[in-house]
Formats: sequence, structure tokens, C-alpha cells
Amino acid sequence: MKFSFHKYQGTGNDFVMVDHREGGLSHLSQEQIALICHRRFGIGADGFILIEDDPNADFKMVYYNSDGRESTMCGNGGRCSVRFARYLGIGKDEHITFTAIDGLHEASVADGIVSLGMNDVREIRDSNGDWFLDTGSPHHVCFVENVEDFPVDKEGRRIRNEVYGVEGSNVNFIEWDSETLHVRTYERGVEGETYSCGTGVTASALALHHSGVSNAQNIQIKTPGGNLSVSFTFENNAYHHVKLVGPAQFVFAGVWER
Ligand SMILES: N[C@H](CCC[C@H](N)C(=O)O)C(=O)O
Repeated sequence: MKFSFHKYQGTGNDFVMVDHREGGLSHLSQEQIALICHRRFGIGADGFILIEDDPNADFKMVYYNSDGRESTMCGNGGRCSVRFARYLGIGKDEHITFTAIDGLHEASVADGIVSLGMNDVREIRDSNGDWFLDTGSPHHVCFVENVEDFPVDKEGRRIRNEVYGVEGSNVNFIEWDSETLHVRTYERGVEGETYSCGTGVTASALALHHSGVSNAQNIQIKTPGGNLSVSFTFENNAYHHVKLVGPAQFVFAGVWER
């Protein structure tokens, strides 16, 4: 198997991306994708993304976690896909659309910063005293103190398995300092902490508002991989016009041959 790939990262959440408009890789097995994402024996990434043609949008994004399984919406992967699609000459900087597993997304890009429209969120429920919501992927959100010193891997894995079982959930640990929301995320399907998680910081920002800790509707977010912002409007007891905004950058290109 031989194909060209481009590596992108969005606030440290990194992806192997392939222009799959001509097809040819639909037969990839879970083991093959996991090997491509392996940090030592492969290219190394949190996820693998295929860019395909779509009759209803500028392109389609197919997302796989680094465990090799196709998964739900990836916010940072969506932001990186927009940068890669523009490199390929797809869409326009001021407006580009793609379909993902959770439906149609609109985006724009300026100076390397991608603004990505996320789906409405109509339900945030209590989960073991924390919050649970789906922003295109399932997210558990837990307020903690001193998030920088928090045992994210250990506690994230425990909650992911004990509360959510085989299906699992991503688990976010957050701390609000009255100006910035600090977020660290244990990611399902990576089965470890990633430098940032787009659907995770989106879930964290909405949970911050839902909890009443802050009534801001444009939240500045700090993750180990960099800074993002999430804005939204809260109307009729639901979150609308949800936007995930942050940098997404090309890292390197290469050829995979096995
Ligand atoms: N690991 C997530 C999908 C990727 C989410 C994350 N990389 C993002 O930026 O949203 C899941 O299986 O639910």
C-alpha cells in the first residue's frame, strides 16, 4: 500500500490527512490505521482523516481515532481538514462547507485561524455530579482545582470505563479562573490525554455556561496545545451558533509505503 499524506495539527491535536477524492484506501483495516497513527512504528497522530468529494458540500471528512476505529465528530480534525482542503484548492477561505458524521459544517479561515461551526446542543445532563453532553462526540465535563496538576490519564481512564463502559466517552477536566477556561482532555479512541480536543473544549465552554459559573457566551480557552475560543448564543434553553475558533497548521508531507 502506498499513499501520500499531509500531517496537520490544531493546538497540538494532530492528524494524518489524505486526499481521498480518487479513492483507493477504503479497504484500510483498523490495524493498518492504528499502525499509521502509532507514535513509534508509524507516522504518529491522534487521528487519521480522509478528505472525499461530497454532493452536498465542498468536501466530506471521514475521521478515525488512533485506535484505527472510525469515530464521531472531531473538532480539531475539522479545523485541520479546512486548512488541508484549502491547500487542495477546495472551497473558499471566506466560506467552506463539509459533511462529517454529525452532519453539515460551515467554516472560514483567515491568517491560519479556522472558525468552525459546530452543531446545536439541546441537552446537558448531570452525570455523577459532573456534566455530560454531545458536541458531535460524547463528553463528560468535570470541574477540578489545579487542573495543571490533575491526574488526567488515570482519572480520565477510570471515568471513561467505569461510567461509560465499552462505548466510552471523552473526559474533560476544567478550571475557570474568571477570565480563561483551562481544559485538559482524556480522549476516547486515543485512550490518553491529547494536547487539546475541539469537541471537548466546545463541551467544556457550554458546560461552564450551563453550570452558571459564568454567563459569558464567548469563552477564551487554554489547553496544553494552545489557545482556542468557543462562542455561542443561548436561546430557548439550547445552544446555537456554536463556533470553535483556533489555529490549524501544516506540519509535514510524506509518502507511506508498506
Ligand atoms: N476522540 C473523539 C473524536 C475526536 C475528538 C477530538 N480529537 C476533537 O478535536 O474533537 C471520540 O472518539 O469521541
